[in-house]
Amino acid sequence: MNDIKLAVLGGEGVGKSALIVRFLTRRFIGEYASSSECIYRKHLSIDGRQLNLELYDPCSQACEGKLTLTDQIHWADGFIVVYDISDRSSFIKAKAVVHLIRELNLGVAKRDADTLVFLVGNKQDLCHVREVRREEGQRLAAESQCQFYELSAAEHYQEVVLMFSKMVHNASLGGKAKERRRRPSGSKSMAKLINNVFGKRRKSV
Ligand SMILES: Nc1nc2c(ncn2[C@@H]2O[C@H](COP(=O)(O)OP(=O)(O)OP(=O)(O)O)[C@@H](O)[C@H]2O)c(=O)[nH]1
Repeated sequence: MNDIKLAVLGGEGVGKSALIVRFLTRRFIGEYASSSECIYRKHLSIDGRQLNLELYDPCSQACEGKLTLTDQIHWADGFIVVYDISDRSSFIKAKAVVHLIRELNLGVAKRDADTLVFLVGNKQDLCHVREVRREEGQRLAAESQCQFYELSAAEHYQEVVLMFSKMVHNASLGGKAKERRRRPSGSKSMAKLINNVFGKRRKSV
């Protein structure tokens, strides 16, 4: 069974919980508790493969035992970085988060890097009070090798599901999840044990 860990990151009130809840339950409920961080778990079947999905929703307020942004980035296989198109300061925060992900994941293969960070401009239904132009989001995504989405957790159920499904699919194929599959800890230590017992007696051919 494949474990996929995704972190939904971004500034305060951009709609991180709304997007996750929309994906997991189909519903948009308007108000979400934001005083504690939370990992949602869901069992999924994608292309005939069984997956355990973990979705990390940080709390923006200070809360006990909260993971640092660096810890969150090390924990996750893939990232959905969210800003609110009606709030420029949230775009600046998203830019900083994307840059930190890039800095901490410098060793990641380019193909994985391209597919495992999504930049999402949420609250598209508020475009009459827009502060961030679509092209600015597109430009940041292109510069930072992210895929770009602009959508509304409130109004676009299909788009939200498509976006999450794409990320789950990409994360299941690449990056850290692939590494975990390639080197499951059990078989690694078994291989070492077998080598210790038989290694010295083996001849190269
Ligand atoms: N108009 C509109 N409002 C939204 C949308 N998504 C979320 N909201 C509202 O934005 C507010 C914040 O949403 P949350 O999902 O709690 O945002 P968050 O990023 O998880 O917030 P924190 O955990 O406090 O950082 C709530 O009042 C939501 O109803 C959207 O697509 N459109």
